[in-house]
Amino acid sequence: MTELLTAAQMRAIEQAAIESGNVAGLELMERAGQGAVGAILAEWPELGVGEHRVVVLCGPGNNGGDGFVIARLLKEAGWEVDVSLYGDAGNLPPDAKVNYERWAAMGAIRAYRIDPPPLVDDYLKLPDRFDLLIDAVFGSGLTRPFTGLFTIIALGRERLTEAGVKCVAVDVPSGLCADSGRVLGCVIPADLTVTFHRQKVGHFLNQGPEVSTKISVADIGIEGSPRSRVGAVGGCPAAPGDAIQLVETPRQLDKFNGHKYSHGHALILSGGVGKGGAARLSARGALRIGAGAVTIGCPPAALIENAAQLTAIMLTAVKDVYALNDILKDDRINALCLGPGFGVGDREKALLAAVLEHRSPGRDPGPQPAGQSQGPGSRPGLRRIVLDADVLSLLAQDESLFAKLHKDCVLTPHGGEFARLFPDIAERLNQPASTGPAYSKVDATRDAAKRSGCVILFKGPDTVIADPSGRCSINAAVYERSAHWLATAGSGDVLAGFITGLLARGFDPMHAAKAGAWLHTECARSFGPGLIAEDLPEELPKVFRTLGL
Ligand SMILES: NC(=O)C1=CN([C@@H]2O[C@H](COP(=O)(O)OP(=O)(O)OC[C@H]3O[C@@H](n4cnc5c(N)ncnc54)[C@H](O)[C@@H]3O)[C@@H](O)[C@H]2O)[C@@H](O)CC1
Ligand SMILES: Nc1ncnc2c1ncn2[C@@H]1O[C@H](COP(=O)(O)OP(=O)(O)O)[C@@H](O)[C@H]1O
Ligand SMILES: [K+]
Repeated sequence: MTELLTAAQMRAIEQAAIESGNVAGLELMERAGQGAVGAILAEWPELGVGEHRVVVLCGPGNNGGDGFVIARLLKEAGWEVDVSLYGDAGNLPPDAKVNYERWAAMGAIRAYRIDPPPLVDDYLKLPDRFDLLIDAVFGSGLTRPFTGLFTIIALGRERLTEAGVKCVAVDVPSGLCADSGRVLGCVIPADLTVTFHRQKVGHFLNQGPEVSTKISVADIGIEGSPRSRVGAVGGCPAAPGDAIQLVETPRQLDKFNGHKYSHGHALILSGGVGKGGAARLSARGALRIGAGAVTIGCPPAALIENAAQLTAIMLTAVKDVYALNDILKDDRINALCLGPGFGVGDREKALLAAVLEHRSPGRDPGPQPAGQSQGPGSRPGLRRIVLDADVLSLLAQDESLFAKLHKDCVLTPHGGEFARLFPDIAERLNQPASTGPAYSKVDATRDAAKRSGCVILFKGPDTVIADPSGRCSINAAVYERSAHWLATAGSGDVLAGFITGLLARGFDPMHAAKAGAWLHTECARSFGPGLIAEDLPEELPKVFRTLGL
């Protein structure tokens, strides 16, 4: 389980470690500097031999303090070191001040004012040639846009790359909000980002991956402390609910043996003639991921078209709400998917309302293993439903439909659909960030889940999944899991099918959304560039084999 931290959570954990009496803040700063130097030499072993020159840019807070430690350690290792301070030495926080003084005893410091800004003829003085730039200007304490003299580095970053200079961000690239991955003002993109104890949420959201480039996590020795995790330090203001998790290999995919109906039966409702491709993609995804049976329900006129394309997937006519209610008398149908290629007419609206209101008779499920119920028909009450694509437009247009959403629904919007469904939340998210910590995709998804009362999976390379209680995870298709070729027509339809199939298999909505998103990315990575949506379900058996299933 990989826990991601907000700045407030990290501060609380650090504070708890210091209050425990086991470690002082100054020692943590020393370890942070040592961790950064270790990560740099591990990344570029060639920097461990010969003579090199480094420019260290220190800011006015503890991030700057880490910078002074790094400057000292590199100087002791024989490097030529240039140090600049952005801010007033007299106002440095205590630990940073100690390290400022330690450095001042062994080398020079060029200091530049923040307020009022330096005169126009003052400029950032850098040596003609250097090998490494340490960006210790701002870390998790960024509260307002990064502007002023030091943004010259951000603006001239390409020239530094051309000159062969490697740029290392301490904790986060300066200008990047550690909670939201949004840029406040300007940012200094890094070649390597060294962070401490845990990765931060902002490393995975929005522009975070693009400007952090590669993350190395340095252990600063608080791992063993009893309060090193979010759950242990409790209510941090920036993090309601549980900690934010990175979605990882799903568990329990193999723990469900039995006949085909104990793997559930998914019903995918499809659109009219010539519009069935999307639902067929979803159905194929649901079947491959392990639903025991999958049926497409389409308007009668589309039966022939679908029949010509389907074999293992069953087909039934769904003319109207009466026909649908008849089908749903079969209590084995335990998961539904509505939206891909569905249409936005009156028939579709009526079907959506009927599905959202439908109650299956069910039986008492009894005790259940975490993340799974006991299969079809075992759960009384509402059906588990994935709502995607066209259905999201219907929900956006009709408040009474939106009001019928319930906790067994999973909504899978992309950015445009999210903005139609939750215009005020999207507006807040899309406004330029002017204060840190900035409103994030995690905040937006949590707010949307709370308002709708269901699980929201907000798509993108940084897919955020949240439930109404505030539980939240990120399926990150970035860094070593990058799969930008997933942005291909129809891949979202397959994702909706994956989640539906997992619901049919008895996964709870949150678990199904997380596992579906993770497997979707894994299929894309396994297939590689050139992928089209049809390839995704076909890649699942290979991914399952890799998982040892
Ligand atoms: N929390 C922890 O456990 C640890 C933190 N460490 C370091 O401490 C950092 C956090 O330190 P701080 O909380 O002091 O935060 P920062 O060092 O990021 O900076 C905060 C300071 O910058 C000012 N500031 C913020 N935005 C500004 C802007 N746009 N223009 C000008 N000034 C601005 C603030 O008023 C404040 O004085 C981390 O990123 C990390 O590098 C490490 O030493 C290791 C341990
Ligand atoms: N750059 C990217 N890297 C990884 N995954 C991506 C990227 N862009 C989009 N995706 C994923 O691809 C899928 C696209 O879904 P969607 O936008 O609904 O497309 P469609 O409607 O064509 O099916 C989503 O799962 C989304 O998270
Ligand atoms: K930094």
